[in-house]
Amino acid sequence: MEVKARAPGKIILTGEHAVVHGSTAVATSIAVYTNVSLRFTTPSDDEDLLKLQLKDTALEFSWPVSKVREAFPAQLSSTPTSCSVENAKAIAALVDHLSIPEAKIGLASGVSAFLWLYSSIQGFKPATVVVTSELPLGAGLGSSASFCVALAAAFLACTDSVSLDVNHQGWLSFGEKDLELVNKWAFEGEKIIHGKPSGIDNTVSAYGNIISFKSGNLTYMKSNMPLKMLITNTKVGRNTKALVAGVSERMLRHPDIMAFVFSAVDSISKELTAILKSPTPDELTITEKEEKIEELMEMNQGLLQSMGVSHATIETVLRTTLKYKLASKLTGAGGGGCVLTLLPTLLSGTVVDKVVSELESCGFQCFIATIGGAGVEINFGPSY
Ligand SMILES: Nc1ncnc2c1ncn2[C@@H]1O[C@H](COP(=O)(O)OP(=O)(O)OP(=O)(O)O)[C@@H](O)[C@H]1O
Ligand SMILES: C[C@@](O)(CCO)CC(=O)[O-]
Ligand SMILES: [Mg+2]
Repeated sequence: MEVKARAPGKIILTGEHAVVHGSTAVATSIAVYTNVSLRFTTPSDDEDLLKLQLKDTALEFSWPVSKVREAFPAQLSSTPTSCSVENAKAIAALVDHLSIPEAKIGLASGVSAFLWLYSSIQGFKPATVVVTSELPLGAGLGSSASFCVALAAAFLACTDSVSLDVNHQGWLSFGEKDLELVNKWAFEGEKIIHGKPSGIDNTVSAYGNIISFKSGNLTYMKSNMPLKMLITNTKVGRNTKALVAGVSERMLRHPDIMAFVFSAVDSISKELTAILKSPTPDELTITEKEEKIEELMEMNQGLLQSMGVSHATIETVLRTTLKYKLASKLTGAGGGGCVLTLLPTLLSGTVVDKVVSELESCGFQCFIATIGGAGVEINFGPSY
């Protein structure tokens, strides 16, 4: 049996980092996916191996299923379970012996999340799991969350814990309850990669569309206005876990100040939610709404700077787009990674071309992603 899953990446419009500390954040999925294929193999096929192929990094790992079973006795769990310290040690023993090149060492946490999700959901069946992603890894577009959501979805799709029509041709969505289960498992994977995730990234990847998120609770939002965002990848690598930890340390040093910062971000996200939800046309035209959103993005960026998560390259993007009177903010964990620039409806194509070519001349990579759309989906083939 073979099953495929795909889960979208995301952009955070407002509220990253502050959301980890209880503020509201607004995020939307983007139609750029992580794809996972799962194929069970017969023991004689392939010496009883669990294989993981990470195509984006051209790396392949395998473990005899007997070794995985030794590491996690009595592992199968029908409810999402956190990886305990003891289990983390067992995973480290399985990951440490892999020869992951130093430059790609960040992958170790992704491999650990894979081992946790596979052994917890599927147990110890020999299988080959192939992962390919259209998202840049570690750039703020939720690659880790879409990786965990797609893995959890593919693994759960082959269990009795969810009900899916295996004869369906083409991409298939989960029902409400099953989606909740996929999201909860994905969150357990994100915890292994991010340390202390808020859950917004896996939730928007699982559910799709635009969401407002606060303290683990999701509110679906029906946006009444089109949003066009230019995404600029500074190509500076960074690690979400370290950036989130850095903000928490700053909060411990300056609790009163940071409480105000997080509260200001909460108000920004609430205002953005109100603008997106308000009917168009009402007393505000699209252009007036866009101007308000630009101002909120600028204020959010200022607060992200005060959290210590901007970067010289992000500042270069801000300065460059400001020359064209365009507002930008970092998206995701910052420290490099991607920057969003709102492209107002009436902006001419010539200006977009100019700003893109100036940004690309700095060595950055620009693209306009389709915003919103479906969350995680499953495909039972045979022709995908
Ligand atoms: N396609 C993939 N193949 C292997 N590992 C992946 C893949 N996608 C994500 N990962 C794992 O996720 C890590 C990157 O996660 P990280 O949270 O730092 O960045 P991000 O999710 O892209 O950005 P953000 O969290 O700011 O949205 C990688 O180092 C790797 O461990
Ligand atoms: C930085 C952060 O707020 C968003 C990363 O995309 C972390 C999180 O919410 O888990
Ligand atoms: Mg991440």
